[in-house]
Amino acid sequence: MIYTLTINPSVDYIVQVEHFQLGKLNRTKSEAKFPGGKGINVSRVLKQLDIPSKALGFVGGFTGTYIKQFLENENILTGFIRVKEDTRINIKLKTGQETEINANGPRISEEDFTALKKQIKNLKSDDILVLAGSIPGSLPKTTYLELVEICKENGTLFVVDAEGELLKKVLPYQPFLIKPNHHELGQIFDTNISIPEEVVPYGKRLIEMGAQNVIVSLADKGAVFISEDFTCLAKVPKGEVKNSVGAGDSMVAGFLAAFEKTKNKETAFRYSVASGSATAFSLELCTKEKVEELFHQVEIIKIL
Ligand SMILES: Nc1ncnc2c1ncn2[C@@H]1O[C@H](COP(=O)(O)OP(=O)(O)O)[C@@H](O)[C@H]1O
Ligand SMILES: O=P(O)(O)OC[C@H]1O[C@](O)(COP(=O)(O)O)[C@@H](O)[C@@H]1O
Repeated sequence: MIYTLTINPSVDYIVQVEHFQLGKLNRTKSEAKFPGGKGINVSRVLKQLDIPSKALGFVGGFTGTYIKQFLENENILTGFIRVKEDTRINIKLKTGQETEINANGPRISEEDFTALKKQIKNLKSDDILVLAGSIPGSLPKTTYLELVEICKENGTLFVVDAEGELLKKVLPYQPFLIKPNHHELGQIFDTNISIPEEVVPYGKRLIEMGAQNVIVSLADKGAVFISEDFTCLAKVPKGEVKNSVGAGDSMVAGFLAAFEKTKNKETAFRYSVASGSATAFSLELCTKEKVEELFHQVEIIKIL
């Protein structure tokens, strides 16, 4: 079974404003809300791709109840731990360009974290855990490290999609997959990365540091896959971007879904890119139909 862990879920509030003016009263052209947070998006896309998963994490208040009910209505298993404060609301402002404001999130007590560690201890060697997204300020930067140590003891494969220190610290524990975007990769190595070719040497360093498979996404500029076996670049399909929130999470879900079915990394990478673009070209997260329509439009260039 695939378990997704969203330590800091969100309700994503997506507002479209035409002619936005900072410091003035603006009225929305459209608005929508969805359950969000990286692991939750991974579970929702896996469901679209016919792969069951169970969503874990902390939820609180009316926003937490909304997320739990939304997932259960989509027939996604959940094992959330309830916390006292409200789950955060993240604002996604569409004004011709996309501006995001991601909130800090509720306080997680030591007792809550102990309950989570107990859940992770129960995972088996044929399970996969996806640790995705930020952690609230009340938890230390070693939070993911503590959890992957448990995975290592149990022989549970794990995937990490997180920024900076959270990601760096887990590399020695050999994550099965990591998926930074090019900005996050640049932050890790204190450099600027803007084209796929520049990704390759840094991606290889992540493999040396312990990752088994690395996908680096560069939005419309493509994506790069690096593993010990081979490295390749993907050109993404062309289309109209409607809402790219969750595109990165869709890549993680797409890779896991296709790898589970085919055990072929190149196919899984191609499916991953198709899933990311299918979400970017949709108002909501991708559907299987859209992913399979785009799959053949993803061009893969092997470079090693
Ligand atoms: N403008 C776009 N055109 C086509 N595909 C896109 C576009 N923006 C995002 N995608 C797809 O979504 C994936 C993830 O996007 P990216 O913005 O790099 O990730 P993240 O959401 O993690 O920051 C890309 O690899 C690509 O497949
Ligand atoms: O945990 P973080 O890093 O604040 O990110 C949370 C946000 O990321 C998302 O999961 C979207 O992620 P991606 O666009 O990177 O796929 C949103 O649903 C959510 O608001």
